Amino acid sequence: MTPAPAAPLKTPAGPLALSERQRGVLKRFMREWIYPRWRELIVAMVLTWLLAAITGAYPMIIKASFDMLMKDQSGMLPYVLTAIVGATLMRSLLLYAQTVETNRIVMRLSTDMQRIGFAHLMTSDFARMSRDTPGRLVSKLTNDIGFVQGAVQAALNTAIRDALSIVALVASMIYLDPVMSLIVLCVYPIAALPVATLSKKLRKVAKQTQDELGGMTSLLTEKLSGARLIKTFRLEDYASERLNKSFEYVYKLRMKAVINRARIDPLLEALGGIAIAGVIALAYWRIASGISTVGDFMGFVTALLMASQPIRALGNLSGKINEGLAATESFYELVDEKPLIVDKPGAKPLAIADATIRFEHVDFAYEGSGGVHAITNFTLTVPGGRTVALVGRSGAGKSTVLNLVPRLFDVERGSISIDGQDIRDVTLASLRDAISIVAQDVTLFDDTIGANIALGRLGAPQPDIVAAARAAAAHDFILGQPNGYDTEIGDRGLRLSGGQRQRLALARAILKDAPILLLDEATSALDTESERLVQEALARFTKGRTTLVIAHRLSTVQNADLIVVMDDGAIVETGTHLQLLAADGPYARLVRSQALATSPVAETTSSSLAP
Ligand SMILES: Nc1ncnc2c1ncn2[C@@H]1O[C@H](COP(=O)(O)OP(=O)(O)OP(=O)(O)O)[C@@H](O)[C@H]1O
Repeated sequence: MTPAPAAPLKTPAGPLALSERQRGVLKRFMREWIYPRWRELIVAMVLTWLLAAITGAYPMIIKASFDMLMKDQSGMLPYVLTAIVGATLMRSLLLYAQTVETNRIVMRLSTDMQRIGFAHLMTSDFARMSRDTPGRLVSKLTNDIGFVQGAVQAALNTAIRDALSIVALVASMIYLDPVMSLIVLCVYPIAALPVATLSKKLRKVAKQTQDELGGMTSLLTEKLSGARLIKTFRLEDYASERLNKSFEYVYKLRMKAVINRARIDPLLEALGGIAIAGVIALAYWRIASGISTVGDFMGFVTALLMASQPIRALGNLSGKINEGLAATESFYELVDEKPLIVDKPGAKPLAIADATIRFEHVDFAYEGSGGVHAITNFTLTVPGGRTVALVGRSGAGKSTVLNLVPRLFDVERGSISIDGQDIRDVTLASLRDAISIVAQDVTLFDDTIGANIALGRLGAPQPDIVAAARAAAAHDFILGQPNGYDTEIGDRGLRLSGGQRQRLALARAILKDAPILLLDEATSALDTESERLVQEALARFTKGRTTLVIAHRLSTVQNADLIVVMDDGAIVETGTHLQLLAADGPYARLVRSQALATSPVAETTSSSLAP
């Protein structure tokens, strides 16, 4: 009597009309996420069955009461009333328990999916993490999992509870009047075909909606994190317009889904009306000719009316399932991607002697660059404990060289070794433990100042944190904050100045105390005092550490043991400041063009520190 989706799961022509791929996704989802929860499912199922049984008993009670009324057996009335109240009470209690238990499964499932999805992202390659915008990834872990949650919830509530209620109600209808049941059962399957067509449309819309939701979240994150740019360039209207387009598009897609889903309801409603009219006509004749009793008729109509809500819910289920399947696919795309940069079998920890880094004939091209090399035939030795400065035009490949050392990306050809050990042969953990990075754009998390420094060595005791802050010339400004080391710095450290942020990043690196330092010097000028403090702290810290620095300041290159001039991914010149000036080549031109910033204070300080 229903467009029951349980059977059509197998047939592409049925209301769910699943494609081969979707069936695969569904099977895998059931295997990985639903079946392992069998214990909870059994509890929910038993409650659901009890609920269905009591729902099915309702029409019987109604029939009994009407039959008694007609036969004037008023003595039975208290029993009938007790039965009705009792059944209602039982049904309410079961409904409560069933709702809580099914939702427990659903909430646990979506929380676990988030946990696993996020953990997977954390272990995935840097290249994968940076391929999608943070907003898109956020959307996968929130919106998409929300769709899966909605689908599982609908499936448990509707497919099981409602389908069972329907079965129980149909059983009681057949018991009460098999002929009238036959009429009803003939009417409902007519709905299967239009529901299938609407389902197909819904599936397409579901995928589009999820993609666009990802885009919208991405735009939102991007615009909200670009507050300074938006304010200073007066981009408020531009940002609003851009977002409005996305909001509107999502609205249109959602309305499309709503309209398609809403079409199913009246269809089933109309069919319900036809069925009831048929039943009344037939009942009139059958009661008049004494074949049925009024009780039979009333019980039958009660069953029919009670069945209409679960039938409609089943009709609407396909939309939810489609949305859930599209989102599950997107979740699997995320977790199926295996990281490429992993430990080799049998990888040993890196054994540091003096931390000499050697690049040998390294070639590297970014994914999606069409094979254009960012680094070509790069050969360089950074002697242990020395400082090598990379200089060159923007896009010359300096950051790429830095990215390759901690294996954020793997070289395409050639090799990088530390103290004679190829970095691909040692464990990633030991490699990354041996490296500190101080980047230009300092990443600070929404936590206290102390906790942000402690990211350098999780669990570091307070005295170590303070010592690192002192060494980074950050201690005094930290004490000047309202709660000292416990001051919350706010999301992305917006409440700190550029120089303060850099000193925190330096403190973090100092706390880590790694033998290798990769440093991307800040291009933006700090105020002279900050600049001096940062430079001094750096000079102390880099002493005796193997340092590869992207230099933007003359003072830094002057202090470096070796300067490497890069262009187009290749080394074009190497030497000390004086040697390169004398050679009058690309470096001398760079210096003359003032591409390297000079800072009077920093220069005086650094020259006094020069070897
Ligand atoms: N994630 C990426 N994906 C694709 N190409 C990239 C990526 N990052 C950098 N590139 C390209 O690689 C080349 C080298 O870039 P890199 O960032 O290493 O240069 P750089 O010398 O550090 O420049 P800058 O001083 O401006 O930071 C450039 O042509 C750049 O467009």
